[in-house]
Amino acid sequence: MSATPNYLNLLQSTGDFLTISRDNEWHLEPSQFTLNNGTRVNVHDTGVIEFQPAVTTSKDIVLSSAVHGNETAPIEICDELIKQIISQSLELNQRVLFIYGNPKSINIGLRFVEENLNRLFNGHHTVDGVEMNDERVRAAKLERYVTDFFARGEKGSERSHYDLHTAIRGSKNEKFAVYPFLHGKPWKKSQLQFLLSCGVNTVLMMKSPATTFSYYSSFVHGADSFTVELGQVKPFGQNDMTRFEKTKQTLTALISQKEVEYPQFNAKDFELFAVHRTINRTQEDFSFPFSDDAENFTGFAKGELLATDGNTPYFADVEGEAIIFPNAKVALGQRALLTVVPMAIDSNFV
Ligand SMILES: O=C(O)CCC(=O)N[C@@H](CCC(=O)O)C(=O)O
Ligand SMILES: [Zn+2]
Repeated sequence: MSATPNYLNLLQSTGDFLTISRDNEWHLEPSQFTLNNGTRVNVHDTGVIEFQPAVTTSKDIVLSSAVHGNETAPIEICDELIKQIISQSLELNQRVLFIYGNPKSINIGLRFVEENLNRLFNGHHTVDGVEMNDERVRAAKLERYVTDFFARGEKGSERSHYDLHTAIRGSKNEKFAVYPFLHGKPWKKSQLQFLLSCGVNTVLMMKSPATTFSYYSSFVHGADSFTVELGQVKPFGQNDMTRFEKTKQTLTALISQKEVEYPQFNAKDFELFAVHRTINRTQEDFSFPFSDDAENFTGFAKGELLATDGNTPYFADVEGEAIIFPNAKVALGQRALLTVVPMAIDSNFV
């Protein structure tokens, strides 16, 4: 039998899994223990901790943050939840897997170390002829932890994954979610109601597969998955946590209640957008005609310049085409800009 890992006393007494993960950037010895209230705690790796309450559960919930290390507000939310669960001030009624995606990138205060983790899921971590690095190894492991977590759930459990981020730029719609491409399956109003309760009334509907964590759990595990953008990137200590209160309360209810009642769906409560197109950076000289403080959801008139990739200019081809996640510094071949157009709630909702 292996010796008790030396972090276990600290974890049990403080619940500070964030510090333990940051102190063990790429690997942490697994361990298990049971809280007095019967909840089983399973540390799978650095940044990966599972809670299994003693009661029968109906939901398997993955809450990830720090897929980008400088997006601190979601990390602080998860840190608070984990501490409350371990101190037993919050009692669970559902299974939860918390993931801090990239502890080393938290420590260096950057989006990633070598490579953007959120471009490596759905198998893209392992590609013939491409050398592995720490982030590729991590993406492969995270897929395995999520797979095992869902596989061990009660038969028929509802699966969900909320991958919590903050955006580099300010946004006209401060909080928004990305609904991964569902390959023709209907979007769920109940999920929109959950998001609204989190303070997120704006949702972007993707129209193609992606290499993101949320697309992976949606596509491979049939989970209700979203990338959720909760505000703008800020360093630790500079987040106004009152802006995340609704999100924290809604997540608390989700994991601690047997069933959560949301208000009745009303299309007027939402702003929905369809992704119009993705513009990739293929050339070194890639630029935008707008400044670094142009906000997400800024609309452009038809014919206006949106981006220039080498010798290729991209012009808005519909009135009001709006920019999301513009980033001229992404690696070659990666998404430098998404554009969206408003979308009505149509019959593809259940
Ligand atoms: O603000 C930005 O430019 C990026 C914020 C962020 O990390 N967004 C995610 C979205 C993932 C998705 O499309 O579902 C990302 O770019 O990875
Ligand atoms: Zn992010």
